Amino acid sequence: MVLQRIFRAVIMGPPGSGKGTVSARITKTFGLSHISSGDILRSNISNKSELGLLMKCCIDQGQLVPDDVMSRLILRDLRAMDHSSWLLDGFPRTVPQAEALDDAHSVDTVINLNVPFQTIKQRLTSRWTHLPSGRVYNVDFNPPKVPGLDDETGEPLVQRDDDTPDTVTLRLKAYENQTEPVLEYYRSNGVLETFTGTETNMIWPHVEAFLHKKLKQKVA
Ligand SMILES: Nc1nc2c(ncn2[C@@H]2O[C@H](COP(=O)(O)OP(=O)(O)O)[C@@H](O)[C@H]2O)c(=O)[nH]1
Ligand SMILES: Nc1ncnc2c1ncn2[C@@H]1O[C@H](COP(=O)(O)OP(=O)(O)O)[C@@H](O)[C@H]1O
Repeated sequence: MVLQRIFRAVIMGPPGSGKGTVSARITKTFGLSHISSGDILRSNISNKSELGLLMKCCIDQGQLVPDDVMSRLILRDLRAMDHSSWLLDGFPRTVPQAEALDDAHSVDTVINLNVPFQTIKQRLTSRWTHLPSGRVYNVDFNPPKVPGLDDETGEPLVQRDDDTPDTVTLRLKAYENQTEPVLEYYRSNGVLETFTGTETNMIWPHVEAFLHKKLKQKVA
């Protein structure tokens, strides 16, 4: 689908709710540029940038990185995409981040994946990631064609250092305490759309139909 107007969306949901998986489907179907805060941080870590090395311990301890660092990183990338439609995945994760985003850009819609914590824990410990692209696989849900290798590049997949059961518990706590208030922020702004379920393949058709409708309204 070719977009006729600039469209800006955010995708939210607890760790493991399928944000990356659904984002890949949205970008493929609607042609938005995907910006993932986690992928940006992990690329800083792989490149051994000073910032990446400083942030790695926060991430490995299941904590959020400081708001000012994260907002600066993302807003800098967004400035370079002034005339593009985008989908932000993993940012904002706190109310101050949402306010910083609002000061710079207006958000058309916020897609909230509401997946029970019980479902999530199992998924994350069997997630395999291709770090350079952010493509994700799962032993049960979408295994790679060749075990341990990325389908497109044949490069090795890794398990993220923060996808251990103890760190997942800490990340879910950070989500409850710091990120859930962002849902309320967007609900009161009238842009929040929640999709509830335990399977991405059940949730996706609803997200797709919603975006088709939303984009038609935007063009009309
Ligand atoms: N079993 C199962 N795994 C899923 C489903 N949707 C996504 N996954 C996997 O769950 C893990 C977390 O998904 P991801 O999109 O990375 O979630 P994010 O952390 O919110 O970005 C990955 O390994 C996905 O392949 C699903 O419906 N069922
Ligand atoms: N907007 C953000 N604010 C603060 N920390 C962030 C943000 N986005 C990502 N992080 C850090 O990177 C980690 C991994 O993020 P991400 O890849 O989005 O994980 P997931 O998709 O599993 O929720 C988070 O647990 C957090 O430490």
